[in-house]
Amino acid sequence: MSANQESLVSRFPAGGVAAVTAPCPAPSGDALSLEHISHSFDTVTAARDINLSVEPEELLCLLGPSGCGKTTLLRFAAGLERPQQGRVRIGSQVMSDSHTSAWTPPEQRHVGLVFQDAVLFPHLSVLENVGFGLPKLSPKERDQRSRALLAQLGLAPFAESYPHVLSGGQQQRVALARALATSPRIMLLDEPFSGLDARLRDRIRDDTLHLLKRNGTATLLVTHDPEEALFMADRIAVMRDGMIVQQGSPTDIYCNPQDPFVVRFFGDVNELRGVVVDGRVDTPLGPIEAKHLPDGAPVQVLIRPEALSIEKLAGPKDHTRSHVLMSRLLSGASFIHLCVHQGNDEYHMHAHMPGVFLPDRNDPIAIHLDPSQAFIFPL
Ligand SMILES: Nc1ncnc2c1ncn2[C@@H]1O[C@H](COP(=O)(O)OP(=O)(O)OP(=O)(O)O)[C@@H](O)[C@H]1O
Repeated sequence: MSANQESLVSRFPAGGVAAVTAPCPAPSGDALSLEHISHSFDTVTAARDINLSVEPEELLCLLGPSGCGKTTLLRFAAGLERPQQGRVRIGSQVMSDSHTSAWTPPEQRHVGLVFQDAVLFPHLSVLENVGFGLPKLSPKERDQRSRALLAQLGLAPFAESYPHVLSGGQQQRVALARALATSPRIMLLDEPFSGLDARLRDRIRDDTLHLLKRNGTATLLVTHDPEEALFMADRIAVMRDGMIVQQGSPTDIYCNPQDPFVVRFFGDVNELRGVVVDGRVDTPLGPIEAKHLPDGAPVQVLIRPEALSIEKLAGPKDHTRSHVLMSRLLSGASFIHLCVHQGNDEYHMHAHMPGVFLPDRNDPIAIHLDPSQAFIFPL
């Protein structure tokens, strides 16, 4: 957590939850929009003319490597930082505008914030932590709302417990319930699952997704984990070096990547080079169509391991043809290292096969390519 986040937490001691300060008008249009946002820290450009919006009830994942500027954008939305250029709106209301110097402080933005580390009041019970941001409700209403949220997250038995007896995952769920209790106009989640071990993380992601969807809460989730983005998002915006490289539905981003960076960011790829001839590129796996590129263009060919389907050929082990180097079982798939031959050249490639498929070293193979998982970009 940064110093500024900590200072917000101390201003909102409920651990980053902005308390309800006034009734809020229903948002119109987008729940959140960042318009032409640019910002530099000394020599680092964290945002370059960013345009991004979150629709009502939408869960948008901002996905990118460490240092690309994700948290900075979330901080602009929360009001923890003021962008040097551009405008931030929540619903129809302008929160900050570099042209007019308009500025709404964080505590009046009516956002829910959850960071990597849940910061709960140690001296308040779980129920009191969740109800902390609801001073305007009667004690009975506050109790009902808090208990209903705790029940949705499977935390009802812990309502009277104190935070120190909860596990990290349970504390994170209390932080989520507390942020949601105020019915924020938008939830801003900054890597909220990254401090949890893998199994717990999967469960809490699942709980969180259902909770946000049941409550119809517009959400901006920052993550560096592509699996998490695919699991959680209605829409993904992929970010690199302060820019949005591509945004679209998870299927669109995964199946129609517009940039080699996007392909590589989603995992292991086999990389080849070639030249377009008659609208095709010749590869060791056969020709691949490249009608969108001019003849003679040098290209890179990126092929996902799951695009390769392996067939074991009959006959003795043979390392002079395409063959298996090694195979390993992963959870839910088999990972096969291949030596692929083309003329006198050899290529080391990876294939994923569903289930248990573990051919032996030097087994001769045929390789079938699914061209929809092969992407060609100009060099
Ligand atoms: N207050 C600051 N002062 C100086 N540089 C900053 C400040 N805040 C962020 N930066 C720099 O701006 C860039 C973007 O940072 P940001 O935290 O937004 O990235 P990120 O994508 O969220 O990374 P991570 O996933 O590691 O948190 C980084 O190079 C970072 O070092």
